[in-house]
Amino acid sequence: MADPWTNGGAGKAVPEPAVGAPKENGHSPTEPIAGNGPVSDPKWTEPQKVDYTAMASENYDQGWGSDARTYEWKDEYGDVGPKYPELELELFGEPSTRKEQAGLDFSSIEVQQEGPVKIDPVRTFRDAGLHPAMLDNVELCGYDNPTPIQKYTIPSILQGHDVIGIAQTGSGKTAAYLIPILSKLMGKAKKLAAPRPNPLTFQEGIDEVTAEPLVLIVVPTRELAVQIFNEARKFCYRTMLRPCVVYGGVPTRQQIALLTKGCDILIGTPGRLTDFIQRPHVLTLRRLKHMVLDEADEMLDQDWGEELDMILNGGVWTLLCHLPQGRRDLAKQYLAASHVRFRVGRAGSTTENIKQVVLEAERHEKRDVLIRLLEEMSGIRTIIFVNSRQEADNLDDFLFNMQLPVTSIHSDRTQQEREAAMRGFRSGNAPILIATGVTARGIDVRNVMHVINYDLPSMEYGGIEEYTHRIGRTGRIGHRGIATSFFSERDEPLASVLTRTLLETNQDIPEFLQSYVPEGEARENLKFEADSDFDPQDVGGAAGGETWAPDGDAAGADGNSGGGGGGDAWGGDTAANSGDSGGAGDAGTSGGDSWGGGGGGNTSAATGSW
Ligand SMILES: Nc1ncnc2c1ncn2[C@@H]1O[C@H](COP(=O)(O)OP(=O)(O)OP(=O)(O)O)[C@@H](O)[C@H]1O
Repeated sequence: MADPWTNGGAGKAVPEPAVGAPKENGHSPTEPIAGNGPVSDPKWTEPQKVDYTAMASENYDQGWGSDARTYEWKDEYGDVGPKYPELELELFGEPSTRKEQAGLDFSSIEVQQEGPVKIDPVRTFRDAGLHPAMLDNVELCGYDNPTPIQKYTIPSILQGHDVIGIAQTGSGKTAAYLIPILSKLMGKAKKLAAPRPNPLTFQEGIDEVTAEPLVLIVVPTRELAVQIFNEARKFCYRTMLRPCVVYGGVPTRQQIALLTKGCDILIGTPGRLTDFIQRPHVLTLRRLKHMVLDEADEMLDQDWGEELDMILNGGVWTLLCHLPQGRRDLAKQYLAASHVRFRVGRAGSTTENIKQVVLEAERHEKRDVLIRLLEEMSGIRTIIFVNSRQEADNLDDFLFNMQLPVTSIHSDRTQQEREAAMRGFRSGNAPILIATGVTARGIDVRNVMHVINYDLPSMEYGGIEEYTHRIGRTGRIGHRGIATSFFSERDEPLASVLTRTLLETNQDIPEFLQSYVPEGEARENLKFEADSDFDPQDVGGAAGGETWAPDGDAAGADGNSGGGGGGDAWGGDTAANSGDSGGAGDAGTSGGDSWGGGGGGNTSAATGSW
């Protein structure tokens, strides 16, 4: 297939066979991932064998994501510390690669604003009133302009509002909360932050302190925790703010050792966090100023409800978004009445940047179709989603035996294996990643050009929302991507909503889905049964609040805002389906509210599927 972007191939059979082992593969593993190669010239790198036996040995030490270096602040620095070129390179990459994101055009993206307070969006990072160190770091990241959601969240959070944000996948939500929260704290860190030891003279057992973070960010998976930690490391560069991350699967003592050096920004998975919270000498939340729950719907689906309630009892919040129905009481209970809500696109909607192709393939045909696809779109970073751990293992073996550079991730793997898989995928050594849906939630890897739903998510376990999250691993931040889904007989229940989702973003509808295309008025005003969107009536203080339409016709533009009823909302325990609870070993004990509670101050809260 010469050009997958213009291939009007929804539902069409993949062009002729070429099934079988890929052809000559003589490319070096370090060769950069190139664009789409013709079938006759596959560009996959050589597969690299992973030594699981060595990895399982006690002496194996590859380091953890949580061990990554952060800026070492010294008391004698003024407001902003000196540059460390070596660390700068590690954090931000080669200068020539930083501007990759620049110049993206978001002008067509509408933001709806709701709530009692009207927020004027900022136009540029420069006019946002950010701390100079933050401005420098944003520039080092290569960000020229704020994304639409950032234009609203930055002033809102700087002004002290709680925020609920709902935005499409890959729209820069992490930076939308990190930039304003961290910038706000930068000027006050010396006053607010707990005393901490000098990193250069630190002595274990002598200089240790209790971690007293100012910001707590709770996320459902270990991979997402590490990813957000890495973003926080960038934004905290040259400042006193010290980020840390804790998650299951890494020996507890190793993470305690990190916390005892002091921590201002703590990112973690619920189980490990509640575990530490119940050890007040290790972690206390008494200084907490901001809390963010990222991908809250996923956490609630994974049955972290009890842990989350415990965490929320800490009493401070920043952002809240994308709560599933049935848990909107959380918003009512914890958000300030004056919170603001932003919405970029319909909750659960996808972007036109992603070309969505649906192919009919029954179970016994899937492997052949997959091989053809991988040959036709060779050499590009690809994520393949499956619905079970067993399928992930089987497919990994199969593709590896076909000499494809594949790796895989799911919750039965040890944490070392999970981190090795992500490293391989990010570095390009293994540009094909097989994942169960939950483990890949929220992961952001550059240049993922192709997402394949080898299995479509079933209605009970995620349905169309899970589909949206999955395909959102490509087409991020204004880039383009392609998503190919294998549709089999058992996916019938998804057919109607899938068809409407395709129509919403002007995709081709394959022949076998034509009967699900709504007619007449229903075709013009597509309706979606349910999403995990907010119902304004459910949110204390905001109900009846004025709806602002900052971008002209934006507010209320789609008839779907507010929570719909019933339908295909998340069906509960996603983990049971994929077997992927985001972390065996994550579980902490619950009960016993040892949260420091009400740090008071600038309360703000966050949750949801940012
Ligand atoms: N203003 C900006 N300009 C350019 N790139 C940006 C900007 N803000 C964030 N990014 C980049 O966009 C990418 C996607 O951001 P992020 O992972 O926060 O998206 P997201 O909205 O949380 O997506 P998802 O919901 O799928 O997890 C990241 O690589 C980030 O570095």
